Amino acid sequence: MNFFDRLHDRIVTVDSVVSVGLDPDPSRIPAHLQDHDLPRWAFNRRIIDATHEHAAVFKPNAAFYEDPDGFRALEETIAYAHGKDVPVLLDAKRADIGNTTRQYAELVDPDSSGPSADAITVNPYMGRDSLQPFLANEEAGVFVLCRTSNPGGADLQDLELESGEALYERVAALADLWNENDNVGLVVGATKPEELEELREQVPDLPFLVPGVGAQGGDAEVAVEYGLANGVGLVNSSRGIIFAGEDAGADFDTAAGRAAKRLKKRLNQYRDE
Ligand SMILES: O=C(O)c1cc(=O)[nH]c(=O)n1[C@@H]1O[C@H](COP(=O)(O)O)[C@@H](O)[C@H]1O
Repeated sequence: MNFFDRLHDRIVTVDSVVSVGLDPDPSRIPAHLQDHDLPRWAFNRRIIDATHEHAAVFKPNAAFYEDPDGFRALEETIAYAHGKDVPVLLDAKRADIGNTTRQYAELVDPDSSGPSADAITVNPYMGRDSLQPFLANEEAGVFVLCRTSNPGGADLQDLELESGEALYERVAALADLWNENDNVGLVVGATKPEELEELREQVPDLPFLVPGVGAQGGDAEVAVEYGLANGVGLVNSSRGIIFAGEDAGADFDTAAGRAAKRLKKRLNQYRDE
């Protein structure tokens, strides 16, 4: 089953478009978990237990797992999320020349020997061939970075092309063309409300992953209003959920569960409008 059909079903089941970002910064993991064999996994497990009823997806960011223990923590995390029936969107922002990107594409190949996510974020900078193995995988979702939430996103993404369109608009147009298998979405930051509105009009059928609410102060209302295509899309918060209980010691997960529920309710107000 296609990723966006699975995501649609998950959104309906939990009545939520919340993406819970699993970015377990080792320096912020509670002290009582630090002597665990794999502290990041112990942390994620508690977060998953506390938030899964509110999660449309879990979104681990690869940056927090790229070392031997991290890789094991990621494998455990993905398997555990799947055990709770929650799809996993691996935020890896990958792409490279064909020979290399074929290896990256194993990250969303269920037959690979390593961890396998349901969807992935990719970087369009190297063009179509760098994304081909992801695009050809009919089952996995491919979220193309389009207009990112960070201030420096303007450096390249806002550049005006000879045609008069901005580079990020060209990326959106290309992503729409690349969507032959109905598996492509865009990443558009919640800190970019005007671009969100304009992109929704430009590519009405592409679901967006909208990061940047919570710690980055993005706009939750526009994230929902323009992030969803036919009801399908994701609004991500990472630190705002997983570290909500940073001062609560052993009870950190209760606060995380509450934060996920609060975000779900807030987003649902706008979904219902
Ligand atoms: O691709 C992403 O998810 C992403 C794109 C973007 O434009 N901005 C952005 O913040 N992200 C990711 O979304 C998460 C945001 O984390 P918080 O700011 O803690 O909610 C991080 O994992 C970022 O890497």
